[in-house]
Amino acid sequence: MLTVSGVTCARGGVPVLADVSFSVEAGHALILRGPNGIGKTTLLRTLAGLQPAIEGEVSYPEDEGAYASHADGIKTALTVTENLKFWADVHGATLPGDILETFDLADLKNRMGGTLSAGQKRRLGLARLGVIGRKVLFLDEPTVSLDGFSVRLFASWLQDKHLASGGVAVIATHIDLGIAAPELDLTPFKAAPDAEGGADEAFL
Ligand SMILES: Nc1ncnc2c1ncn2[C@@H]1O[C@H](COP(=O)(O)OP(=O)(O)OP(=O)(O)O)[C@@H](O)[C@H]1O
Repeated sequence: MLTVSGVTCARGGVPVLADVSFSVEAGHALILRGPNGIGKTTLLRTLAGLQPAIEGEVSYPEDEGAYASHADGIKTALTVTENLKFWADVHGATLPGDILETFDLADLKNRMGGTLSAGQKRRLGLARLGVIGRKVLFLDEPTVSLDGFSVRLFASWLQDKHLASGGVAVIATHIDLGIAAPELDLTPFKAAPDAEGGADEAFL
């Protein structure tokens, strides 16, 4: 479902990873590994179409990609339920009946997004993925701020709902999510020794 062929991606005009190739079949995940700064975020953004690849090709079904970044993208002045309905409306999706329970948000459903703790915001941000119904997920450190219980909750959703229904996920993470997935170490794809380059805007 996802094919990545010879992709080179850059940050600040400087190539960070070169000639990355892999494919992920429907129902499977791939874990991206590598030290800080190797280019995991840059690669995920490139695969998601948020920035162009310098070289190479990325293919997956049109309009099926979704990127979840370090930022949660929550509307602070909307309640938890209103946030979920907002995302459902934007994507023309129906709110899954069990979405609050799936991400342990039922007790928080009437709380304003801006009053949630960091981990609660993250659970709400991840619940967006359960609402929008996109098949190919690019996830950048999805479990940051989550406690052990919430990590397992998210991993269960990923395995039992998203992957089990034929979805795909490419996940940059430094922790063990407890899901069965091959790992790709990006270290050998490093484009060049750390070079002096230009800067561009910070990623959120
Ligand atoms: N605003 C910027 N302008 C130019 N280069 C940047 C900018 N932000 C990051 N970089 C550089 O781009 C390279 C790739 O960064 P990237 O965030 O993709 O790595 P990462 O593997 O996701 O790191 P981490 O594990 O720390 O999140 C790094 O060398 C980093 O220093």
